Amino acid sequence: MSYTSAGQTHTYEPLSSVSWGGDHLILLDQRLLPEDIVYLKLYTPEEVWEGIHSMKVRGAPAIGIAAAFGVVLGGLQYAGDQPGEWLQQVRTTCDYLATSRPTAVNLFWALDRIKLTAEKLAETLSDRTALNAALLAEAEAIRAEDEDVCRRIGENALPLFKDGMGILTHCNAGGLATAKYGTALAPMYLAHEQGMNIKVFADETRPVLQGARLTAFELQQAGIDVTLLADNMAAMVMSKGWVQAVIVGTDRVAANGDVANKIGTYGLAVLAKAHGIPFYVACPLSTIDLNTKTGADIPIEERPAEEITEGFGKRTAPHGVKVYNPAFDVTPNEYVTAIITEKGMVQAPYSENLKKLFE
Ligand SMILES: CSC[C@@H](O)[C@@H](O)C(=O)COP(=O)(O)O
Repeated sequence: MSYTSAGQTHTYEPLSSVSWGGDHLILLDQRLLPEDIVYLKLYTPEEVWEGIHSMKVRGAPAIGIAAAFGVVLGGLQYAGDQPGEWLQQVRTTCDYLATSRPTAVNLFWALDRIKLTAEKLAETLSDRTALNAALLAEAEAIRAEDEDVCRRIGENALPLFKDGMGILTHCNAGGLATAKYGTALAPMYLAHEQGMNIKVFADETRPVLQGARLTAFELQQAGIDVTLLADNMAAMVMSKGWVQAVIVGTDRVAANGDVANKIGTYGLAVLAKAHGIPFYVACPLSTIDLNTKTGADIPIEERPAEEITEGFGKRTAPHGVKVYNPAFDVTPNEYVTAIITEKGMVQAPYSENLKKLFE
């Protein structure tokens, strides 16, 4: 990617969070950023499950892509010559990887898609090398399509941005959370490419600090003006008039437009409304789940207490204290100004308008 600053063009290669290494999955260990850039080589579905569960790879689209490659690794483990048995191995791997995290629907979307492909392949191909190669091609397609989709989300959101605008974001919905560009961060990259001046405020995002570790890191790497905030500073920054839009990603949009995203998002949406600031959600169609009626039906992951009590590498709370650590919250649809997808922007009434995206 490239941008021009003070008359000079800078090009840089953004870090890729998920890629295929020939016979293994390559994962950028996002838990170690920004201090250490470490790529892991994963050879088994178990390693991929652990990578997703422990959030070495995180962000809804990236989780789906990693899982798709994890299924390929499951297929590669089959040593026989019966397509039916190969298919059974693939199905078992899909069911297993579906237990790695509960909230991001992209995980289940990608697993359903790769399972369906495997079922069709097993009807026509008999050689396991050919089956595995075709399944890998599908996982590669999921990765490549996500890059394209993210770019289109960016193009569709870009008209909302104006020169000199302050934009607040939460968690990381950037290139690290997807194949490239991100969802909420995609229009920021495009704006920057076009020479538009934007000022981004990145919430640090307690307790795992995706905003500090990842969003501040990838925007800074791209030369975008980014200011890091602790989560409890958003109201103050909004009251000063520094924020003209909030834009976030999401892990699942229910059929009525309720939006699950990183814990803290709901509070931001309420604050945005109180300050008359539009609150946008950017996501691919694969994040919209018409089978989930409302936000109340979205399974919300709860994570270990240690993320809160030992999150800074040492104990910051008394031993034995009760802890509640939901990883996501649900923003009711009435706080959502618009949802921006690769097919364009959708506004209320969401129950009708989200459905139209799939027609
Ligand atoms: C384009 S990523 C959108 C969401 O997945 C992102 O905002 C988010 O909440 C990620 O949560 P995480 O727990 O880091 O996987």
